[in-house]
Amino acid sequence: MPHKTSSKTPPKGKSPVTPVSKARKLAIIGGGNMASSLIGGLLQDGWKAKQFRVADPNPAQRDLLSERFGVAAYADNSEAVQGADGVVLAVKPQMLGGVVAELAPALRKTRPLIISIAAGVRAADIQRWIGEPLPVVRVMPNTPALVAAGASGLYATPEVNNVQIDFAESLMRAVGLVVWVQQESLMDVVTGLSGSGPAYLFLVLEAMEDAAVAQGLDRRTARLLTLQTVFGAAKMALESEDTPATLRSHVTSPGGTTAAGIRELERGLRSLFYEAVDAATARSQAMANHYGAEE
Ligand SMILES: NC(=O)C1=CN([C@@H]2O[C@H](COP(=O)(O)OP(=O)(O)OC[C@H]3O[C@@H](n4cnc5c(N)ncnc54)[C@H](O)[C@@H]3O)[C@@H](O)[C@H]2O)C=CC1
Ligand SMILES: O=C(O)[C@@H]1CCC=N1
Repeated sequence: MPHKTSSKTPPKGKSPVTPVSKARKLAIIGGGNMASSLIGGLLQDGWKAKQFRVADPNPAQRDLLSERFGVAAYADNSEAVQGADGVVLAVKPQMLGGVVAELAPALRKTRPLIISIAAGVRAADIQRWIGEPLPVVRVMPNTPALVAAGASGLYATPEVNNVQIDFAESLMRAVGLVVWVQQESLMDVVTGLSGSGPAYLFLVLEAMEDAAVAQGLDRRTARLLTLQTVFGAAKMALESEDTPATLRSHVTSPGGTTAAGIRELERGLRSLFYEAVDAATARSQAMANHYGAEE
């Protein structure tokens, strides 16, 4: 399946990885949307509920996680990280500094692999908040992880060993595609492309559907045809050796309907996407400067 494909390139100097035992324990700090996607995917991939320790201050969220997945849910973050091999930081970026500083004594004691999914927060800042350069893997997932069709970009600090690389990769592969980047600065464009990308494409779906309704198609039919067309095009492009440009040429007959439609899209679509990815990447960089600023 394409979504299970990994195009892993371990960071320079790392040799092939060692298989990881499924007996590992994972703590997740912040039991919201992304945490639920990850737990759901890992349970489907063979993990057991007892391998998770999730922390969230919201009692309703803890009840939801326990009832839905049968995992242990804690109000106290430090309690959740006890005995964990990996700690996933899944709170909002603006809270991360405070949460990590509070967790620091527990983390320095147990020295787990830190896996941060927070947008726009650099690994060096996480290490500074901990007070020690513990191994950190930064991950930028996306919401299709919920349906095991996510795309995650990963970056490892030099402190991360090969077994931990495999551990982090196996976690994210349970919910979709995994790619490694060699430079942390590239995590900003990964965020602006695949992290935010589902929202761009939901907007494209809305626009295509509305345009067909405006031409007289009923909404239900317009939505179904739009969704299946976008799904089919993505599946075809994933499975084909041809580039998207070649696949597009196969649809476009000289003087035909597609050429007429494409001529309109070419008026602005490419530059809009350049600008959208540029703005989202710049926002990720700005968040990193802001949230990582020393007091
Ligand atoms: N939603 C998205 O598309 C993506 C989100 N991310 C990142 O994932 C992270 C989590 O995002 P979501 O799951 O969407 O947010 P969310 O709001 O659904 O979940 C965050 C959870 O953290 C909990 N929380 C608040 N204060 C806490 C504390 N002091 N200790 C422990 N837990 C606390 C909240 O109660 C909430 O359940 C963010 O850093 C975001 O940048 C990354 C990629 C995509
Ligand atoms: O909008 C955001 O900041 C987060 C990160 C990528 C997707 N959602």
